[in-house]
Parts: sequence; C-alpha cells; structure tokens
Amino acid sequence: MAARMAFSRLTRSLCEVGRSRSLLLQSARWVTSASKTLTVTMDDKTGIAEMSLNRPPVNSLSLEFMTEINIALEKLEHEKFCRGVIITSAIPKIFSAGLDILEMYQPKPERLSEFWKTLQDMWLLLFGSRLTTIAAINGHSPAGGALVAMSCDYRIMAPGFNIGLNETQLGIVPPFWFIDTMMHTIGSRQTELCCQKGLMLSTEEAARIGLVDKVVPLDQIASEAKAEMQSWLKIPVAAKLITKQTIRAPILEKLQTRQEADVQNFCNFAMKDSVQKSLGMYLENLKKKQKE
Ligand SMILES: CCCCC/C=C/C(=O)SCCNC(=O)CCNC(=O)[C@H](O)C(C)(C)COP(=O)(O)OP(=O)(O)OC[C@H]1O[C@@H](n2cnc3c(N)ncnc32)[C@H](O)[C@@H]1OP(=O)(O)O
Repeated sequence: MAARMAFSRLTRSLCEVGRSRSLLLQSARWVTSASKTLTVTMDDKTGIAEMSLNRPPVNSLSLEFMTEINIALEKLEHEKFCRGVIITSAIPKIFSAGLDILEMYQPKPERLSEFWKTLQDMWLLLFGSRLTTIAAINGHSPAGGALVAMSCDYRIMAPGFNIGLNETQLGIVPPFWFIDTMMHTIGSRQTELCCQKGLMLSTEEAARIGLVDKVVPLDQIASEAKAEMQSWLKIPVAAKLITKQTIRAPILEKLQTRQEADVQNFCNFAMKDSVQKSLGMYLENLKKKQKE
C-alpha cells in the first residue's frame, strides 16, 4: 500500500513537471533516455548498475531531479537481473550539494510539500533497497548529499573533499530521519557532535569515525567501487538482504508511519520568517563567495 502510494506520487510528480524520463532496455544495458541529468547503465553480465548524477553546477536535489532518481531506483529495484547499484557523480569535485536551496527559499506551498514527499520517497527507496548499494563519493557531499551517501550500504570516498550534515550552519534543523540515518552509520555520540555543530568533515576525518568506509585516490574510485561490489555480491543474497532488513526496518518504519506529519512539519518550519531569512542569507553568501 505504502509502496503503491509512493509510486503514484512519483508518477504524479513526473506528470506535473511534464518531463518524460523512461528507462529503455537497449541490447544488454539499461540506459536513461531523454535526460542529460541522470545516466543509469547496467552491466548484464555482473548485474551491477551505475547511476551517475549530472545536474550542473552542483547536483543539487530539485523536485525534478529527485523524481528522476526515484524512477530509476524503482526501475532497478524491479529489474530482476540487477543485484547492485553504484551511485556516483559526473560533475568534477561535487558528489551532490544536497537539497536545492532554491526549492526551499520563497517557495510555492504546493510545490514545497511535493518536494519534501519526493525526498522522503528517495530516502525510503534507497535506504530500504533490496539491492546492494555503494556510494562512490568523488566530490563534496554536504547535507542531502551526505544523506544519499549514508543511505547506501558502503561508502568509498576520494581525498580532498568534505562530507557531513551541515544544516545547523544554515540555521536549519536536520530532519529526524537524516539524524537517524547518521546514527545508524556512526552511532549517537558522533552524530550529536556532527549534527549540533553542522560539521563538514574531510574525507580522512569521515573515515576515522566510520562515516566513510574506504578512502581511495580519485582515479581509482570507480574500479574500487566495482571490486567492492563484487565482494558484496558473493554473499548469499537472501541472508544478506534479511540481515539488512532486520537492521533497517525500524528506522524506515519510523518515517513510514509519520510521513504526512513530517511533510507538514517541514513545510511549517521552512515557511517561518526566521528560516526564510537564514536561507536567503546563506544563498547570498554562496553567491558572494563566488565573486571573491
Ligand atoms: C528546512 C529544513 C531542511 C533540512 C534539510 C536540508 C538539507 C540540505 O541539503 S540543505 C543544502 C545544504 N547544502 C549546502 O550547504 C551546500 C552549499 N554549497 C556549497 O557548499 C558549495 O556550493 C559546494 C561545496 C557544493 C560547491 O562549491 P563550488 O564548486 O565552489 O560551487 P559554488 O559554491 O560556486 O556554487 C555554484 C552555484 O551553485 C549554487 N549552489 C550551491 N549549492 C547549492 C544548493 N544546495 N542549492 C542551490 N544552489 C546551490 C551556488 O549558489 C552557485 O550558484 P550561482 O551563483 O547562481 O552560480
């Protein structure tokens, strides 16, 4: 029921944004069509898919982009030959800048709630995926970008970048399920330190506290992610999946049982004058930084 509702929301969002994002089976590989912002390929010999994010300038997660990601994730989830997916970025030095702040700044209320539902769906799909998921983090990964990475089963990151839930630095609060995902990854003490201070950790710092599992040079990220995936795919699939579900089900259920309330909370919070002011100032600083 919940999955059907999520899927119908996805379809509705897609119609609303008026863009067609079908995945086509071309000979042995799945590829995205009609889209420059997401490329999904599947190696039918190994069952390993790669999803490459390509929304310049910084892979920020807009309603349309997340809708596209969700449709691709749904498709891979139901593709019986697919066993694992590697998520990476096609944009140099940026994995994802997180949520598109422009979606939250001076928003239209209807679009704002659709935006949040679509983000919830993305997290539910990724964190709850039957597939083995690996984030090949080849660039900076703040906030929503870190959420995508933390929702995967394994994280490989190149040196020289930053990752973390930096929401408090923007004067906003990380939602409970962002925090839960981080607690699941690094435990509650480290999560509290990271989230209260809105820390953006270097790759090495992130590896030290287990936010990242492996550090490899940028030019080896793709091959290392594939090698790591192969080792995960050797584990008996049912045993691995049931274990994953046992660990993640309570975390998923917490959001599933209060999705509507969470949307309402977010919209009320985002529309507050003080939050709008913080977001406006943050956007201005980003632009100023560019001119300096
Ligand atoms: C209300 C409750 C919500 C709670 C949950 C919130 C979750 C989030 O994800 S909030 C978003 C948090 N993200 C960030 O704080 C990242 C901000 N961006 C950066 O730190 C940097 O842009 C960078 C490290 C990702 C990349 O740096 P650089 O390569 O130097 O690129 P620029 O800073 O010059 O940015 C280029 C261009 O992109 C715009 N931009 C950057 N991030 C975002 C974003 N998240 N959303 C929308 N737009 C973004 C930036 O303003 C520049 O725009 P132009 O000046 O128009 O070129």
